[in-house]
Amino acid sequence: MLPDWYPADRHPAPPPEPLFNWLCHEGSLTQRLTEAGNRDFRVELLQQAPQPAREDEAQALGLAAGAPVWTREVLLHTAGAPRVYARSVAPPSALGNAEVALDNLGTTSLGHLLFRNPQIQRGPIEISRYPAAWLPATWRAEGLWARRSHFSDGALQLLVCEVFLQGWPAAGT
Ligand SMILES: C=C(O[C@@H]1C=C(C(=O)O)C=C[C@H]1O)C(=O)O
Repeated sequence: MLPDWYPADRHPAPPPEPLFNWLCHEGSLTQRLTEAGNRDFRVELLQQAPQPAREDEAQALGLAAGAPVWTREVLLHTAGAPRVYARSVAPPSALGNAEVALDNLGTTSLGHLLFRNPQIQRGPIEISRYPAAWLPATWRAEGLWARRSHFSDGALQLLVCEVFLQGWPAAGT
């Protein structure tokens, strides 16, 4: 099942607040998660390795389905638990000058790299429900909401997808 990725402001039935506000947040999610937590934000690296692009990723990046892409999957923890699963992909030929920095990120947030470089621009945010089967087994749930956007500085072409795990955002965040 391929989710229909919708422009955030035109989803047929937008999710409730505060989730919709988080999905459309144009700043750094790392920064917002840090502020919403108990000074306990951290990145848990699940894997970072070349993988075949999923069909929706290949379509968004203009690649053939299954083309190899640089892939990074993390859990973003704050307020005592994992709150966001994120999967970022890029064509190996489109890592640009960020290649070394990306390969050496480890548990440093990708956001620090993307938001400190004014050359890197973010495209429109799209939102969708996220297929449970695409999530790591521990975090699988039906109907979770996700957002994705494209970061580019011309050479870099990076698709970042963030899935809000059950129970987040908490009310009042
Ligand atoms: C793009 C950002 O970076 C976050 C950090 C990520 C990582 O370290 O892999 C992935 C997705 C983002 O939620 C951000 O902070 O907004």
